[in-house]
Amino acid sequence: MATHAGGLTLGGLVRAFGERRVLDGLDLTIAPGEFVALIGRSGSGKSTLLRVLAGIDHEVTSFERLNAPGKVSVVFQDARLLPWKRVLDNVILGLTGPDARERGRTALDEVGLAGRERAWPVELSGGEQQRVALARSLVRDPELLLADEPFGALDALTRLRMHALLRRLCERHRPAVLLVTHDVDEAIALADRVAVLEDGRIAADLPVDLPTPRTPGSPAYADLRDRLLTLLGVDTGELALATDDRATERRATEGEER
Ligand SMILES: Nc1ncnc2c1ncn2[C@@H]1O[C@H](COP(=O)(O)OP(=O)(O)OP(=O)(O)O)[C@@H](O)[C@H]1O
Repeated sequence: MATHAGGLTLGGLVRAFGERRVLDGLDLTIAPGEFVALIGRSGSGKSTLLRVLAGIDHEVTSFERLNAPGKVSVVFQDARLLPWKRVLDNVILGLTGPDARERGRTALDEVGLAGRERAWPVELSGGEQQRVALARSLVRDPELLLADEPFGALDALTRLRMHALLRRLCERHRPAVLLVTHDVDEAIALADRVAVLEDGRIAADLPVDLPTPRTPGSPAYADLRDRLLTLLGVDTGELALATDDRATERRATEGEER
């Protein structure tokens, strides 16, 4: 499979809504094939950044440097499939060339949906629809994959399966990836680096130097998780107490049930 030359270099990006600079001189670099997770408090501008990079938001106030690859794919929280087109036709939407259908079939096979080419989107579960959205992105062989909370609407088990799938696909296709997520564990599970957006800039950028699969529980994992949560303004001491409270509550309930 192709390893792409195109990474992302972004310097001094400003995006204001009226007087308010949501992105305020933001710098971000993603090397070819690198997977960066972007976290930040609600309203910090994560989706705004993604929309700018995806070319959906054209009203960039200014930037100093922008070097983005030509082939960019985007995945959102909702799969955004066309309900009147079958699964395969959704995957190859807009693709031309005699091998488009074959490429679409291969992509569906890669996301575990071989045999569902002729299904209608409505016949698929939420997780399956998101697999179709991934296939639609990857069939375009993107140099940059932008993902905005792509697993946010899925149940915990499906989300874990999708993590494994996305890692596999990224290892094979090697696009540069920018994944927006609220979930610190998702960021650690998937990314090479985690960037924290605050006050319109990347306030911290931490490498994830953990062996894979990254299972919570190791001291290094816990340390990174704590650092990221602290950067997000979460009091990890309070969080531990809340977890203890829940465990105590659970033990009490289990005790009652016995
Ligand atoms: N079209 C718009 N007009 C005015 N303000 C906007 C517009 N789009 C976004 N904003 C503002 O920009 C800020 C950043 O929004 P954005 O959706 O990028 O945040 P976010 O970090 O993705 O938030 P969340 O984690 O809650 O999804 C918010 O205060 C939002 O109100």
